[in-house]
Amino acid sequence: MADKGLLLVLSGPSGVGKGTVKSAIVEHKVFPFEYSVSMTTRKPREGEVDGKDYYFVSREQFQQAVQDNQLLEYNEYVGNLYGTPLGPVKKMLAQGKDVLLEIDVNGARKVREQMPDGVFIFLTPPDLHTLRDRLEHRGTESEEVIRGRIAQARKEILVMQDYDYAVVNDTVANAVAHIKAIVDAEHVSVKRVIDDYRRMVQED
Ligand SMILES: Nc1ncnc2c1ncn2[C@@H]1O[C@H](COP(=O)(O)OP(=O)(O)OP(=O)(O)O)[C@@H](O)[C@H]1O
Ligand SMILES: Nc1nc2c(ncn2[C@@H]2O[C@H](COP(=O)(O)O)[C@@H](O)[C@H]2O)c(=O)[nH]1
Repeated sequence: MADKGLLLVLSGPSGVGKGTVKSAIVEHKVFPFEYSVSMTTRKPREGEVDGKDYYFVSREQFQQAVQDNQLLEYNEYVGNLYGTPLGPVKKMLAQGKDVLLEIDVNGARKVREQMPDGVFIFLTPPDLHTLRDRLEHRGTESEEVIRGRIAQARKEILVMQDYDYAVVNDTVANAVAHIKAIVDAEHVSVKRVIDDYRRMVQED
């Protein structure tokens, strides 16, 4: 019914499994969405592809994008800058496509201020030990960076109250199923379709 896509914001601490859950949704074609590729000053990890996982840029390029108002939001996270390019998000939503942002909690708060109609989902770990295990197992960060990310996670979990939904990533299958249920429900939520019905009544 509604001609604008849903803005889905998937957030939660580093290592909780946002990327894994997103990939599972894509792989199993759980529901269609466009992924918003972020810009970052972080160096690529092994296997990460520029333009697919991130736009990997220098600090100067990032700051230029900020000055040119090209970012919907941005944030410094444990020593690196991350931001959401605004143009593609606006375009895809206007085309009626659902758009998924996978961003940190500070970024999500800034998006909420500008796009309150978004659907804000907090992915949470079963507990902090599991989170640490997942970060260590991933093996992509030094012990020092992992400590920084866990310290950040302790604060981030407390902002869950600002979200629309909390999903526990105990198993990927459970998390995916809950996110699908949320997206299906949001597609038929009255707040989303009410404008169509208002137009219908006015035109009649
Ligand atoms: N439900 C799960 N059970 C067990 N391991 C998981 C689960 N979800 C994710 N993992 C593992 O946890 C690690 C972190 O996952 P992932 O990289 O997807 O987290 P992330 O939230 O995207 O992290 P970041 O925010 O740092 O990018 C990976 O090694 C992944 O395989
Ligand atoms: N505020 C934003 N946060 C973002 C964005 N893209 C990713 N992220 C978050 O950063 C951390 C670290 O990511 P990593 O890839 O280095 O592990 C994680 O929480 C991401 O969700 C963004 O555009 N804006």
